[in-house]
Amino acid sequence: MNHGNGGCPHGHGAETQMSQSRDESGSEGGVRPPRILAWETTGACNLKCKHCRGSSTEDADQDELTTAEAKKLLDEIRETGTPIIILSGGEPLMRDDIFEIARYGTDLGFRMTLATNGVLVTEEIAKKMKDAGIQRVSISLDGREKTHDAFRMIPGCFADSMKGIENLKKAGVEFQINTTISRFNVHEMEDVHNFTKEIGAAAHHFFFLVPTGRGAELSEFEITPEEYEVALEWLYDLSRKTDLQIRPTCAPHYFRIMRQHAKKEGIEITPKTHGLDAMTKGCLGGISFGFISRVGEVNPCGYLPVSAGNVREQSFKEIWENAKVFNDLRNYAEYKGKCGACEYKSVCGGCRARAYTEHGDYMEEEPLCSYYPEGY
Ligand code: HEM
Ligand SMILES: C[C@H]1O[C@@H](n2cnc3c(N)ncnc32)[C@H](O)[C@@H]1O
Ligand code: MET
Ligand code: SF4
Repeated sequence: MNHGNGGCPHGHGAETQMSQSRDESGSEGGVRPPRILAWETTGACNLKCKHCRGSSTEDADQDELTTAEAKKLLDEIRETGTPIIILSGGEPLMRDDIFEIARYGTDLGFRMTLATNGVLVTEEIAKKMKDAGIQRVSISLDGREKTHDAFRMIPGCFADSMKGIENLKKAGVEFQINTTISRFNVHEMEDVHNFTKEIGAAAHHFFFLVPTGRGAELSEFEITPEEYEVALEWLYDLSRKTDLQIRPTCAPHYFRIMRQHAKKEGIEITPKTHGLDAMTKGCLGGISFGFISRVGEVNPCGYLPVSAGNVREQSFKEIWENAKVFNDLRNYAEYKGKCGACEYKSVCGGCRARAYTEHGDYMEEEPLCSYYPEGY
């Protein structure tokens, strides 16, 4: 069970950081410091995943942030606080300055993490991660071997990622598994979770397919609102019985489902009963999460291509505090449609990226929710 300790079962910094009076559930309006920032360090990647939100390809963009710009970005982020920094991509290990940047962030006091597909994690790379102070690495596994390889389009990549995990373990680097759920693999979730436990991951984060980048061409793989509900119920049950810290990403309605269950069972949601889930809410984009693209554009998340500004033109702090899109997203009172009328809007909020893809307006209702608000 991962509940009852008011924080991470492993006692690590990321989660402890979260429990420091940063209750995001039910809060509204106003600027808060960012808590997690993902930076797309490059668009280059060694895989060709069908769903890739970055449409990553072999080659990097010419215009990606340089080492000096990356360090300046971290300095500016430091002016806002000490969020967890996720070095993402593309494939961050394709950048040859990635450990220099990670070390710079570590020295500034950030909890530096790195998101990789795992294929390039040799013994030497794992050791470099450790030396750069990287505190957790996420490895993506999207199903059993056959499913994973077919989804990621490179035969043998599952086996290579497994070698990568072995190397992380040898070097003593903590890791979590990230799994993207779609119709392609939804039937394998239980297996993937059991497997994640067996290999000793610190957490299992479930991403739900968002139709952005190459993912936009995968509409036939998107699960329906009804299937979504079933998957989230399953995830809720899992969260009540597994030892592993789990987290749904891009599935904000999970937090509605959690509250519906609690109401039915007559229990109150507190950190004691529901751990971290009691402290957070569905969509955190622009509220406590932000995304910086490979060319320095700041977005609410990696799936919502609305620019809040570019760090080449304005400081990160200025953008975080003043951008229209961020201040809009912080104002739940202005959410539209079903989401606007929903009694759960401050704990769910709907996926603003799916709303944008569907309606061209990020304040509109989330299309993949089957719930009808009371009196709607
Ligand atoms: C423990 C606290 C954590 C929480 C609450 C959390 C939550 C989130 C949230 C809200 C998002 C954004 C999804 C969106 O764009 O709407 C996200 C994305 C992501 N998280 Fe986490 N996360 C945590 C830790 C981590 C760690 C430790 C890693 C990696 C080692 C990680 C890897 C990622 C990645 C790779 C993304 C996607 C960024 C991208 O678009 O590439 N997360 N997470
Ligand atoms: C960082 C995590 O984001 C996942 N990821 C990449 N593209 C998408 C998308 N369109 N929708 C949801 N998740 C995605 C990766 O598979 C990785 O696990
Ligand atoms: N390439 C890495 C992964 O697959 C991180 C970014 S995915 C858009 O996990
Ligand atoms: S999802 Fe990650 S591993 Fe797959 S192509 Fe995109 S950047 Fe590469």
